[in-house]
Amino acid sequence: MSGLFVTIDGPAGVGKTTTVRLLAQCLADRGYRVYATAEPSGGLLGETARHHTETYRGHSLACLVAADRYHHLATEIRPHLHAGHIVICDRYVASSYVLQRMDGVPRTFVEAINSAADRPDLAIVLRAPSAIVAARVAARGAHNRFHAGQTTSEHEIALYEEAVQRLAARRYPILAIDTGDAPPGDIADHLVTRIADLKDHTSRNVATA
Ligand SMILES: Nc1ncnc2c1ncn2[C@@H]1O[C@H](COP(=O)(O)OP(=O)(O)OP(=O)(O)O)[C@@H](O)[C@H]1O
Ligand SMILES: Cc1cn([C@H]2C[C@H](O)[C@@H](COP(=O)(O)O)O2)c(=O)[nH]c1=O
Repeated sequence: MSGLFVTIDGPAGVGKTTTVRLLAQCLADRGYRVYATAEPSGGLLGETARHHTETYRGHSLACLVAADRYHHLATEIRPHLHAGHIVICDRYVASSYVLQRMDGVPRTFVEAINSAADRPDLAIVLRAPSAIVAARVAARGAHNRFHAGQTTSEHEIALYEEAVQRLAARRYPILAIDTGDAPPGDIADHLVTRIADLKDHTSRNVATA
């Protein structure tokens, strides 16, 4: 595939959606073809997973999210990669390693149902202290039952640290970034150079293969 698959995960309120939007704009301004997307996807399974977390919990939500991921890969992500786009996905497998564990699903089950998902070219994990992310979620308002205050953020952050180790062992190219209270523009600037370099390097290798 001639494109580049970049994923962005991290605790609620860390700035994933904001970063994806800015990154997509900066890369497009530099002339790259970019496809920004998110999980759960905008399809039927994804919309159900996103808006019905009160109904679907534990193993059923884990399977729903994984089914949406495989459909999203087949119908949106891979076709855009084949067409040469930089695909930037807001949440991917790392989110399942964390959210499904918070929902009481055993790690082995979560890892098994996600084991056939494509490995990204770059898996970014944004980090920030729990007080900062919890305050942002409180200011913005909770969207779902996973957004529930500083204790939840602390648990989520600890699970992300574990997810980084587990995914690195599965040869995910992880880039974990401490964002602290840096402005969103600074975070995007830092990432844009890294992604552009990776894309140019990949394109050169494809051209000479
Ligand atoms: N670096 C930042 N500095 C200050 N505020 C930020 C920063 N990044 C995001 N915000 C603000 O924090 C809130 C959450 O941001 P955003 O929706 O991008 O986070 P998220 O990680 O996608 O959250 P969620 O997982 O809950 O959807 C928004 O109100 C956003 O404007
Ligand atoms: C990718 C992914 C998502 N979910 C669920 C949890 C929430 O209901 C939404 C994400 O909403 P947010 O606004 O991005 O916080 O999807 C999940 O349980 N597992 C996943 O891997």
